Amino acid sequence: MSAIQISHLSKSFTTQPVLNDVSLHIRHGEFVAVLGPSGCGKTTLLRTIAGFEPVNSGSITVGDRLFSSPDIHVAPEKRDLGIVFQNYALWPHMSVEENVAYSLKVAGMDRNERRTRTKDALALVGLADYATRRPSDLSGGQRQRVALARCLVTRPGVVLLDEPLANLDVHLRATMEEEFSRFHQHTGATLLYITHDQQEAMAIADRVVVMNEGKVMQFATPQTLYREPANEMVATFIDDGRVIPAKNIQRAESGIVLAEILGLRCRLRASPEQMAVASAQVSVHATGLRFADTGEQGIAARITRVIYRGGYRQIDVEPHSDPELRLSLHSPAEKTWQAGDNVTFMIADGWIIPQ
Ligand SMILES: Nc1ncnc2c1ncn2[C@@H]1O[C@H](COP(=O)(O)OP(=O)(O)OP(=O)(O)O)[C@@H](O)[C@H]1O
Repeated sequence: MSAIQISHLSKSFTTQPVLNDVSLHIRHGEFVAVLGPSGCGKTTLLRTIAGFEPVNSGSITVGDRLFSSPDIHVAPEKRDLGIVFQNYALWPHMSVEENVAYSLKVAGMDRNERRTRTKDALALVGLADYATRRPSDLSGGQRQRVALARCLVTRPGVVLLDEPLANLDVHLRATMEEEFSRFHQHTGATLLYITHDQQEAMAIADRVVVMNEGKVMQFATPQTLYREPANEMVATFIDDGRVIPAKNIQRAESGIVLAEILGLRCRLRASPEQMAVASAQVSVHATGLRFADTGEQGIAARITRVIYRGGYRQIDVEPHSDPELRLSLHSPAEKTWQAGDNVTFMIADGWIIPQ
């Protein structure tokens, strides 16, 4: 079993705390992405799991093996983890198959077994026909796939990936996302995937860890992060979400409240435990706002900017009653709005951030 149990993990470099009481339970076979602003500690988390960094307090256990605690530090090569980095450092003088087979050779595996495993690994990443090529004769995406094959040939139960697609262009990234999903399905390995790219994380992971300043802000499915953020940081970080103040929050039914936002009474989603309170913050996304129908009482606002986004237009507005607030709506691309137009909008969907 390859579940990863991280308990109250803290790590400092000299005096600077970089990981602060991080606890995560990653299930066996789960695909987990770690997301957060630059410098929040993502790579340090991965490096402590890999064994490249000792920990100050807390523990890391994989399956039933305790890897790290203040008193115990299992060496990286004894952890049996697969690791794929952004700079995939292939041996330039070896062919693709030699690169992939190298670790098996070092481990003393016999030639036939090595051949079979290498062939299987290359087939899995779609490079069966490239076995004899040199890395210099491959594209960036193909090289990254060799790095992936090199990792999976050892059949690790846990694979750590640090921004493996960061050096690839947009189209290749999309192809490689599919590749990772396929790889995950075939191997059943537990995957921990660090990325800057939230669309990538949301598209491929079962669950996503959002980190900020060395702490776990929320560990949940992509849908939950988007619909039910645990705090303001997650609400504004995911998909350019916005936070609006609300007053006079009253329970309507389990999971639904009525609240006043910018002078308008709105129906909002909330945790079933949400109590009646005088004020709260509401998480909204552009998809949860809509223009008011004719005759419908909405929130009056001025359009500040119109951005053509291909299939739709992004309409940025500032409400008359709170011009500091910047909200965005989506509108069909053919609709012609202008900056300076006055509009009214409704809050069709919003979430009361738990206090
Ligand atoms: N070896 C080190 N010595 C001192 N400080 C370090 C060391 N490694 C990382 N840090 C600091 O720890 C903090 C977290 O770094 P880390 O690389 O884990 O962040 P990250 O979330 O992966 O960032 P990015 O997304 O920019 O790669 C940063 O402030 C960084 O400067």
